[in-house]
Amino acid sequence: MYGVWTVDQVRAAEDVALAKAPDGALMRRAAFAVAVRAAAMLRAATGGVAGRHVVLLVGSGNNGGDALWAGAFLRRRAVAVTAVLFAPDRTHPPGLAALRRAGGRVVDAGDQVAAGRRDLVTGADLVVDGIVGLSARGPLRPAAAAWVAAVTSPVLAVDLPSGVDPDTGHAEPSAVRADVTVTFGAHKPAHVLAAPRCGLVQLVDLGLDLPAPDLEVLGPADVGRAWRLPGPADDKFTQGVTGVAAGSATYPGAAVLAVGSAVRATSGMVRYAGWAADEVRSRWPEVVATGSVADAGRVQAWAVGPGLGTGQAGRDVLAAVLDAGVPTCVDADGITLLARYPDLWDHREPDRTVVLTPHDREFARIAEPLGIELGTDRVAATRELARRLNTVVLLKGHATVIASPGGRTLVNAARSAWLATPGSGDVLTGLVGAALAAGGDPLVAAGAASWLHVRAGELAAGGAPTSASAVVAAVPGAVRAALVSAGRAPGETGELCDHERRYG
Ligand SMILES: NC(=O)C1=CN([C@@H]2O[C@H](COP(=O)(O)OP(=O)(O)OC[C@H]3O[C@@H](n4cnc5c(N)ncnc54)[C@H](O)[C@@H]3O)[C@@H](O)[C@H]2O)[C@@H](O)CC1
Ligand SMILES: [K+]
Repeated sequence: MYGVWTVDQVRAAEDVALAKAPDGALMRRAAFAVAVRAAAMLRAATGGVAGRHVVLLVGSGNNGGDALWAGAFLRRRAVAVTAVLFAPDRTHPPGLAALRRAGGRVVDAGDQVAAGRRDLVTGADLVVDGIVGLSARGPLRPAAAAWVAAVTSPVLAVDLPSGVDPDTGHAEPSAVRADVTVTFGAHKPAHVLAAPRCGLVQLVDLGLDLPAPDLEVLGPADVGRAWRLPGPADDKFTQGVTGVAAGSATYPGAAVLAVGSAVRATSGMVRYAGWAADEVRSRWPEVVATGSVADAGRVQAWAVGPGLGTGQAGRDVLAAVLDAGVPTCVDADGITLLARYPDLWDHREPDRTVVLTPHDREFARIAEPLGIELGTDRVAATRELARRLNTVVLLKGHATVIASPGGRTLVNAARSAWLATPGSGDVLTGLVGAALAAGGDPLVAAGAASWLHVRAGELAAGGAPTSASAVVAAVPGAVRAALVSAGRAPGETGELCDHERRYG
């Protein structure tokens, strides 16, 4: 688990640290780390450091100051450094002086354009983006955007890629796309909400005294610790029985996929209720499949919605599931039904756990009648919907945002987009259902399910197109990866698990 802090939180902590540290010390520490990373990137891209050419794109603030100081450090390693200033009158004076002293070249962005010389940047071995950092507001100004568009070399972003909103991660197409981002003091929301723009994120410790984080990111070990394992006293009923109410005559596949991921994620019982009982039985013979929720028997959690349809029949299924009074994951058509017929909420016991797993359009359907808009601040919108409906809300996306009614929020960033494939959401529904059935904190359960979904997607894809069925097949591998990280399963290299280590 690692934390993510908002700009306001970071600034407050930085102010305290700045007051204690000698003048400019924090910036030099930050810039030194940028220079070390820049040298490593030069070596990786060109096989060497000395004699290579680095272009610094320098804005008016301290972010530009970091870049200038980094340039001064790079000069000591005989790197040719050119700083392109976007606001020559407001450029960080000590940083500029340091670069000049070190023999760096300084040019005015406007003059270069006037002389037809924006190609300066295309000749660089590396570009350091110091245009804007924590104070960024809105998209890049056109002058800076034109320079960024001309870049062809690897890019190192200072603190965050310019043009990405630090707190929401929102980015217009003109924003910098970095290969590496070197950030200082704390991860900011942009690093997880706009991960593809940041590339590899390196955190430089500034010794900040930070409050509780605004967002949290679960790691494999957290998921491995949270995932319920069967113990010696367990049987198929005691590990949490998952119920799936999904699919229809038209969409039996949704049922097969949601059931399948629950089956593959746990060793406990999975029950199915719905119109696709025959298809489910033939694909998953270990599942007890019935036609209706009433006949399904007792479960510890329901997953409902995918492929259910939005007619009266689906409405009745959702009502029956909510009447069961157990933790429930509502997805897809289930969300549309809740949006269309709010009286369905009357079937829910107050405070009984509900996890909603909308994509953007489903989110809009259920949130807009409540006056909540899914704008560029996905975290704020998710939190607000979670609070208003008293549910956990998992907003799907390249970065999935998961908020509890109390505001605690997890973010899970995907590392590829192969999961954007039909049926992928149904797989997640089954995973959330299985995680809820196993018990524990619903937010962490939803977060763990999301992590496993992403990891199973990576395993299934392996860098090539995949399918939801392949993701289901990869679920045990994802669970294993989490358990290995948590030291609860033998590693892939054959290392012993805790039990074997102790007892041979
Ligand atoms: N405060 C600290 O302790 C430290 C701060 N550091 C650096 O300081 C940065 C923050 O510095 P500043 O607060 O001076 O602000 P920035 O350098 O982020 O921004 C400076 C100015 O850029 C302009 N600007 C805003 N949005 C823009 C846009 N979209 N396009 C073009 N220009 C825009 C604004 O006039 C803004 O005031 C951090 O990101 C980090 O890089 C580091 O030196 C580490 C220590
Ligand atoms: K930057």
